[in-house]
Amino acid sequence: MALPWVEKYRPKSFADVVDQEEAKYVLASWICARFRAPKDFCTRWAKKKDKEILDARAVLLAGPPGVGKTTLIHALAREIGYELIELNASDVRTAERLKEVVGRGLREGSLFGYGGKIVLFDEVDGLHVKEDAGGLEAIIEIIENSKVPIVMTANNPYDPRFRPLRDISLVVNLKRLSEEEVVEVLRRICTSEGAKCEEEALRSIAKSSLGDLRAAINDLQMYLSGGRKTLTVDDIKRVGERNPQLSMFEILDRVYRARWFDEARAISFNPSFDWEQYFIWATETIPVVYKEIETMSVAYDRLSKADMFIGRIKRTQEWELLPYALELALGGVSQIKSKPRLPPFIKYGFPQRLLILAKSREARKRRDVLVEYLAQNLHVSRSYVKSEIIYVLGVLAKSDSKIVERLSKALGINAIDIKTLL
Ligand SMILES: Nc1ncnc2c1ncn2[C@@H]1O[C@H](COP(=O)(O)OP(=O)(O)OP(=O)(O)O)[C@@H](O)[C@H]1O
Repeated sequence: MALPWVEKYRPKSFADVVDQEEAKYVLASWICARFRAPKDFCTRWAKKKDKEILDARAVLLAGPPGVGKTTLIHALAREIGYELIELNASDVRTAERLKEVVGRGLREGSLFGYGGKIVLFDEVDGLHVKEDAGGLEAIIEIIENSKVPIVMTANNPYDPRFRPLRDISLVVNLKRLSEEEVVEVLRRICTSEGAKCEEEALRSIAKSSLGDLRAAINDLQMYLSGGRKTLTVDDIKRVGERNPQLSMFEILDRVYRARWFDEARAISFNPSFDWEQYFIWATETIPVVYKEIETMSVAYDRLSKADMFIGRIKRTQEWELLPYALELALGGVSQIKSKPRLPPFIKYGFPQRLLILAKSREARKRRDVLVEYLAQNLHVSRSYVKSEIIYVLGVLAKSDSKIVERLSKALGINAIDIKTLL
């Protein structure tokens, strides 16, 4: 399998990490003030003198997904020649295990002549404070006693549960990448892959990535998969049209993985977002993603409330209510208190409802013709035909086959089909 481009083009040095200059200055100033680091690096990057930065015991990089938090730490370790001890909070479920792993990492000598060690707790907000017995306290204890740099990353460290961690660390916010920067990185990748990519096409990918460079690079790789060497705006449109289920998979994935309410809600601004389709897909994918009955029930409750808004909108045409419905259906389904940690890959199936509807499309068309014919000739509404007449005709047709024949002649639909419709 080809190397994912997010790995292939992961920045190796501090300078290669784009659009995060402020964070780089803060991080470098902290490292250079408190630990041993190469002079060249410090001269170039350690530009901050604030006491708060120089005195910090640990650094917590906060920001949305795919903006370079983890990459920045990897680049830092490489720049200063330190060995990186990387721990994912969810891998380390208990205080004992956490201390053991960090302790072992710090005790063992480095084989490759590193200048020191740096500990990275990736995604600390993935810690379930209740379940991960003592995990948070253990991290704080490690920070308090550590002689090596400790850095953490989090999408959302502003949950009150993480207050103690924020208090003891310097929180450095990384921003969403600008559209310009995303386009620039995509352009460079196109050149290096020998592909001709239209500026407009890259801009369109950048726009829908919402500042998440990882998502943008993944999209570009998908568009250029199979060795394709050109990318035009039309290609992007065509892929969207030909594979609506593909973009719906992406939409669902973004909704379920969104860390913040706003992030989930923003998906409705995406040009490919079709809320009617989304409702169908969400209905069938909630139990695929949320296995626990409680979480599942909260998600369904919110989706059903959104559906009540939709029902009202359809009845009264009060379209100004749509944003409320979408907030419930996107933010509400995505942000659930007991939300579990999601696996890296979720297999969202194609909704059965759509498959059944597609299979029965012809039969439904014939049924509509029949209903329309009866409604017009009997001077009644279509819903009356559906709820009453069809049933009565069905019973009559069983005892008198002429009824079916006459309907068949009048409608030009063969008699067997009429029988199955009644
Ligand atoms: N600022 C950046 N400069 C250059 N490349 C970046 C930047 N941000 C992200 N990338 C690209 O996106 C990929 C993912 O970035 P990274 O893992 O650092 O994101 P993250 O912010 O840690 O996200 P998450 O919170 O989901 O872990 C990188 O491998 C890199 O290719």
